[in-house]
Amino acid sequence: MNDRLPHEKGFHVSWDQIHRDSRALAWRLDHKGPGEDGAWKAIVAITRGGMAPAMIVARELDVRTVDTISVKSYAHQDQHEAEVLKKPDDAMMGDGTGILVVDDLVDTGRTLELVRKLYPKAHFACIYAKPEGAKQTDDYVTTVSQDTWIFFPWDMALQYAPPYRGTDA
Ligand SMILES: O=P(O)(O)OC[C@H]1O[C@H](OP(=O)(O)OP(=O)(O)O)[C@H](O)[C@@H]1O
Ligand SMILES: O=c1[nH]c(=O)c2nc[nH]c2[nH]1
Ligand SMILES: [Mg+2]
Repeated sequence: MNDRLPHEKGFHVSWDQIHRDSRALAWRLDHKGPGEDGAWKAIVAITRGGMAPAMIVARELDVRTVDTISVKSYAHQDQHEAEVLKKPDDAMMGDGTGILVVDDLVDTGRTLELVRKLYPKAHFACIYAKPEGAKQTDDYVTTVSQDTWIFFPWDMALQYAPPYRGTDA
């Protein structure tokens, strides 16, 4: 099911960058929760990509209850039907009130649309947002164009790069 334009550009994110951007997201979300002093009841990461950002946000905002919802929608760069593989406890989640749901990015918005249907009162936050899906998230840090593929540090490895002025040998 991939009727979409190819990704012409690449946006390569380092560990340092994702750490800085996750912190920036956390500071933006501080005091926005419904609890005493604007605290959040819990943070739910959309696995797998939301886990590292959620951990950083949880640390910044001193939230100790962190759970996961597992949604699979891509195999490499090909999009498939979004599917929930694992959910947090229903008693904890309720309708999502006081829950901060974190993901690394929103692209078409299908993943968040699915999770929003389950928890309509939750607050959704992503590090990066592409225009098509941006309306599905309540907060984000940076936008990238729709034809850009974001490469995260956990999907990359350092590699030798030959010098620009190469040798014939
Ligand atoms: O807005 P959408 O078009 O739905 O795409 C965004 C989702 O796609 C990626 O997850 P993926 O399904 O690839 O799984 P992963 O997090 O385990 O890599 C990404 O981490 C988001 O969760
Ligand atoms: O690593 C990723 N980069 C992306 O740009 C993207 N869009 C959907 N799913 C994605 N995964
Ligand atoms: Mg994901």
